[in-house]
Parts: sequence; structure tokens; C-alpha cells
Amino acid sequence: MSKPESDSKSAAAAGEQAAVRIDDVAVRFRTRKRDVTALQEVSLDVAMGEFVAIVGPSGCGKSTLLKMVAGLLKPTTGTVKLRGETVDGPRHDIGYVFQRAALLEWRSARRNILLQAEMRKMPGDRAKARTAELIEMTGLTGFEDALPHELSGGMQQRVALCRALLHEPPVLLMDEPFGALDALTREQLNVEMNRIWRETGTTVLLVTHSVAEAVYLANRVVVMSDRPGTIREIIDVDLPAEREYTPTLAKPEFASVAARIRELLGAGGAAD
Ligand SMILES: Nc1ncnc2c1ncn2[C@@H]1O[C@H](COP(=O)(O)OP(=O)(O)OP(=O)(O)O)[C@@H](O)[C@H]1O
Repeated sequence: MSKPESDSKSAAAAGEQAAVRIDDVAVRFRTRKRDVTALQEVSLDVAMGEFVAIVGPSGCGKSTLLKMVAGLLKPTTGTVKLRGETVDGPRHDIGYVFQRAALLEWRSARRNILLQAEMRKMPGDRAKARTAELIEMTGLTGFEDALPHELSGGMQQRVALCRALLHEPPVLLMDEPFGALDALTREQLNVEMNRIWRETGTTVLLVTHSVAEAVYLANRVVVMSDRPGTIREIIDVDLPAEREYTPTLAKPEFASVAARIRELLGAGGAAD
């Protein structure tokens, strides 16, 4: 079940190009008041189409890791590659979903999704067709013209997800995307996320505080240490890609992976 950091399943070992390759990265923030080492000696290969969840104590550098992959932040040392290309500035071939949907209040659900197309100057016909597809895929049919305040929190996150997927990014970064939702809506979105990941074939890096969410969704779970964030262990989740919610949670493999993660995180770790 458990694997050390240099994982035998890595894309490098298989001779394939990794979707994401993080090689011996450290990130240090220097402010006037203090120096913070957010990440240290972090190496991780994510294969194309893989779903990797990242869990770890608060402040251990999980968001920093995603920002680095997106090219929003440069590592102090080490390198990050996306599909073989060194990341040295903001990347356009990713999708990013945050904890808060951050929708434009004056635009309908559809027009919030289309914002992505406008920013990227995507051809109108393609953008409209893709928007319609995503609205159906995420169960937003009938709410296309609703304004954000007319949508529930779960629906707003679905809109944010559609916006992140509009340009068919090969890599989707998700930073606590379901953290602000109630437990039932979160479960429902987890089920939808599993289906969307299978249907789109996109590579996903998900930061979450929920052990259950991580194990239910991921092929591998990266468990990080307290700051400075290092990778403590990478755990394989040997469950089929298609996962019914309740039966999956009842499986012995689910329980043993979740228990190992909780053990690594210790008492002060993830919330559930
Ligand atoms: N721009 C910045 N300038 C200075 N310090 C920063 C900056 N960004 C992050 N940090 C620091 O780096 C560390 C890691 O932050 P990060 O947000 O990546 O943690 P996290 O694991 O995502 O936390 P949480 O789970 O609470 O969201 C923290 O100590 C934080 O204060």
C-alpha cells in the first residue's frame, strides 16, 4: 500500500512524459519580519490522467505547491515541469478551482463560464458548445441564466469547475474546492468529480483537508509533513476508477488507506 517518495509507478519509471514533474523543490518566503521555508526537498511525478490528492497540516505548503505548478510562484530551488516544459511563468494549459467560486455577481452562470473563453480568445462556437457540454456534465441544466446569488454554494462551485474545464486543460489544480460546502453537498460533488475526471481524462491535483475526500477521489494520496512541508509518504489507492460512494467507503482498502493517512497526520492533522 505505502510507497516511498520516488514511486515505482512514476511516469519516469514507465518512460512516459509526466503531466507534472516536481524535482527537488524548495520554496522560501522572505518578508521583512521573517523567513519561512514553506516547502523543502519536494519531488513528485504525476502521470497523465492521474488523480493525486495532497493532504497535510495547515500551513505546510499545499497551496504553495499548486501555485508553483500553475507558474504563479517560482521555486527558490529545484524545477517544475508541465508535460515536459519547465514552468517559468503563469501557465495557460491548466485549470484552477479555489475554495471560493469567485464568480462575477452580474454575470449569469453561463456567462461566468464563458469568461474563460473571453480571456483566452477561444472561438465563439467552440466555447458555446463546450459550455453547453459542461453545463450538462455538471448538472447545471436549467440554471444557465441564473445569477450567482440565485445559486446554492454547490452550484456556484459547479460553475467554477465548468469555467476551469472550459479550455480542456490537461491539468486541473483544485485547492480545497469543496471545503466551504455542507457535508451532503460535498459528497454529491465528490461523486460528480469522480465521474467528470473519468469522462474528461484530465490530470488532477487536489488539495484537501478531508481524508475521506482524498481517498475516495485519488489514485494516490501525498501526505505532507508540518512546515517546512516535505513529502512524508505517497500512498496508492488500489480501488477501481469508477467509485460508488457508500460501497467505496465501506471497502477494507478504503479503511486501511484512510487509517494510514490519519496515522501519518497525527492528532493535529486533517479534520475528517
Ligand atoms: N506570499 C507569501 N509570503 C510569505 N509567506 C507566505 C506566502 N505564501 C505562503 N506563505 C507561508 O508559507 C507557508 C505555507 O503556506 P500555504 O498557504 O502554502 O499552506 P497550506 O498548506 O496551503 O495551508 P492551509 O492548509 O492552511 O491552507 C505558510 O507559513 C504561509 O504563511
